[in-house]
Amino acid sequence: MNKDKDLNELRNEIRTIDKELVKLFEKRMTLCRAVGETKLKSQAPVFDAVREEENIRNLTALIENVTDKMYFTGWYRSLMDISKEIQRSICKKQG
Ligand SMILES: O=C(O)C(=O)C[C@]1(C(=O)O)C=C[C@@H](O)C=C1
Repeated sequence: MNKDKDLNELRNEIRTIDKELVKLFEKRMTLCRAVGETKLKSQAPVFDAVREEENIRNLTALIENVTDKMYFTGWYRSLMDISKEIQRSICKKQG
């Protein structure tokens, strides 16, 4: 029974973190939409490879665990892919 309690506690902690992640995800996507609007106005390209690599470099430097670094990179690239998809749909609006 004690084992079950531990599992529940751990899952509750994960759920708390997930709720924070959801809020942060929505905040990030809102900002990415705003960036998309400025790119549309200035006709700047959606994809900025230099910026993406710089982001990955700076952020992974904050992670100590080597395995976490690797998984974070994949996760973060997916996030930036989502941003680009959203921005492309904004930039397509006015063709
Ligand atoms: O910095 C930008 O220009 C963004 O639009 C943000 C962002 C990101 O999601 O971090 C998205 C697309 C770019 O390729 C680079 C970075």
